[in-house]
Amino acid sequence: MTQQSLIFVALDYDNAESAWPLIDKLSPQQCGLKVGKELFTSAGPDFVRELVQRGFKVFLDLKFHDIPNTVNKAVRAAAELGVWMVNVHASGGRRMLEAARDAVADIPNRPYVIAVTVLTSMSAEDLQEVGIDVPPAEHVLKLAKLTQAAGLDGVVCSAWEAEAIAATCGAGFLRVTPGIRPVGSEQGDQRRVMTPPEAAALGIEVLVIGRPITQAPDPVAALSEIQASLTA
Ligand SMILES: O=C(O)c1cc(=O)[nH]c(=O)n1[C@@H]1O[C@H](COP(=O)(O)O)[C@@H](O)[C@H]1O
Repeated sequence: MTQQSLIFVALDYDNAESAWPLIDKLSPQQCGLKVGKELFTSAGPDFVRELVQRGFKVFLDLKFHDIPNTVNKAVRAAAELGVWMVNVHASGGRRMLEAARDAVADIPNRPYVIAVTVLTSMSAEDLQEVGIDVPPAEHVLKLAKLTQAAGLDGVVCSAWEAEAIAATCGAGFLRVTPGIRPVGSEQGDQRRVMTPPEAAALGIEVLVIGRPITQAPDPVAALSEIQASLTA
């Protein structure tokens, strides 16, 4: 993993046709690509294989959350697509996380397997409504420790929790942070947000950025601007 934060562009398009014009203008040296539930459901595994074929690091963001056996098989299928990273939900529990880890154990050049802690769209009030009466930062840390104990490679969290995770889990445990918003861009459904330079200054390994790039009038220029802001 490099010192500088890697940017993954979240390709949240409703089909492959809408995604290709941007992908065609990007290079694997510039950024990674995240394929989530919307695009994967519509475009399927062949689309992911094509991105891998073109040399992109692909983060397959399907956030598996199911019984251990099912998650094991799903993570294995994701790994066989050649993706760079795949995720599950940490709240699936220790045995489910271990099953996700075991799924890739014997795969050469295996993908990173990481776990979502608390979605960046959730505030303390949202958490309370689902029965979690502690601040997001506390619950994130608890799930990060569980994820590490289960042998996974890192977590998805908000940038606000990234320092505490590094202090507790150590260097080498990946922090992948969505909820990144350049100054002036719309927060939308995200709640625990931070700007790209602030997140990069924390040494966060992977920044996931979607709408501020994909919905910009010139997505490539928006990406370049964000990239320049990281080192400014
Ligand atoms: O796992 C994820 O990628 C993820 C976890 C999380 O807690 N929050 C979150 O926003 N994401 C994803 O990150 C992307 C963020 O996109 P934007 O909000 O448009 O920048 C979306 O594709 C989300 O599905």
